[in-house]
Amino acid sequence: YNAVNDAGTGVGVLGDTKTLNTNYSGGTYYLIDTTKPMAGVIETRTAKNLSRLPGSYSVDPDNNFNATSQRADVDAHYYAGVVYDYYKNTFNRNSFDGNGATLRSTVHYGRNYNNAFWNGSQMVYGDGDGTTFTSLSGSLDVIAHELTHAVTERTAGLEYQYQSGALNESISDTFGVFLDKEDYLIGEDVYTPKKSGDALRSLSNPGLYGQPENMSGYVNTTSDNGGVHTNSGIPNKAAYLTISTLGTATAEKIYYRALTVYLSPKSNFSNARAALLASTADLYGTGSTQYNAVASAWTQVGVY
Ligand SMILES: Cc1cc(C(=O)NCC(F)(F)F)no1
Ligand SMILES: [Ca+2]
Ligand SMILES: [Ca+2]
Ligand SMILES: [Zn+2]
Repeated sequence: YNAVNDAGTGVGVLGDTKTLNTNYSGGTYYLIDTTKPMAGVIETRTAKNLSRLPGSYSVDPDNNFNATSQRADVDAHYYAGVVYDYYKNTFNRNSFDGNGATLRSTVHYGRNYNNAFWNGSQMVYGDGDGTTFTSLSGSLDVIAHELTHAVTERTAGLEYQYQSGALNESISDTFGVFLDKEDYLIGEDVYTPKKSGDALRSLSNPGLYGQPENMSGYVNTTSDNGGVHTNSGIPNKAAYLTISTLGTATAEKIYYRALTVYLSPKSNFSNARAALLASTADLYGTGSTQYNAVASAWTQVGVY
């Protein structure tokens, strides 16, 4: 890429205008952002509604990415930059690997695809079918959720099944709330575009969307990798109680230290309680109000 970054503009999924870091080359502007320190490149591509990854670069002739077909591309690119900045500025983590790995996103994946995922190498977003979801890159908490799967993979490595998998899911939702500070909801900006006031999940009231909020409600199942998107309601409720009591600035330090120092691939919910308490003790001392708040949160969800 050329060293010079070009300030482009774009219209996002919700019709909002934003500035973009783009790269000009050979008469075309690319959604390639080279402004991040230590060469953390952010690049956004389109699968053109097929399922081949990574697809081709999202491009525009005049650096104004304002076509309806470009809205998902615009938000994937912009929000990836927001999440990159969050991890760098808050924890001095340079990309998901801590070493400036390229953040690659592909939008327009498949047809009417109602999901988003991290495939081990990159983020992938569907357009939704227009009823269950609109383009999933239109929601900062969804992008933070997906990118946090990459961070978890490179740190705690929580196995994606049963309790460690539900914990993996909960860490992603929790960082979704750390990024999207407006609410304790996940996906509200892209879920059921024809219906207002709902979301994919709620951390404050997991039961709203069929999730347990206490260990007494743990669902034993083999589907969905042992119910990882269901049982995440239990650690999600503990996260809500912790964040609402201590605030985001304190809670995010506790969670990031637990993720990077204490959690490991087979950690279960009880191990998570211990990891978060150890992290809190390191940061604020055992017996601190912060320590007691974390202990209380996990007791309230029935995890000891
Ligand atoms: C059931 C179920 C829920 C999810 C989910 O959370 N996807 C990530 C999101 F960001 F698209 F929401 N996947 O399967
Ligand atoms: Ca949200
Ligand atoms: Ca909705
Ligand atoms: Zn997930």
